[in-house]
Amino acid sequence: MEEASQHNTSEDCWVVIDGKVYDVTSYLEEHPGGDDILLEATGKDATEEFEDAGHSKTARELMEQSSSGNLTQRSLLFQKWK
Ligand code: HEM
Repeated sequence: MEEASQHNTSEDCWVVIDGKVYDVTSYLEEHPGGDDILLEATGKDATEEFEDAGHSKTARELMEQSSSGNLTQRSLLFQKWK
């Protein structure tokens, strides 16, 4: 969490959801909920905010697809570490 909290800028942004770290840097501009909310969600466990936003199955699938490593999906590039 401490390491993830260092990545809190629009050039380098990680969020932690449900114990997993997502590099959302290249997704900031694409995120329908806006880049600000993702930047504010760095440095803490963002699971509650993620759930409160009522994300769709599609949003969750995008996240899960990222778990196999680096991949581009609708301009979405994530890295995830368990
Ligand atoms: C990191 C993975 C994330 C992905 C892939 C993602 C993806 C999406 C997608 C696809 C939508 C459009 C609606 C939907 O399909 O559910 C959305 C909306 C939204 N997201 Fe995220 N999101 C992520 C993280 C977050 C986080 C951490 C927050 C809050 C801190 C957040 C807040 C919101 C909000 C508030 C909306 C609603 C926007 C609106 O309806 O005006 N998201 N997100």
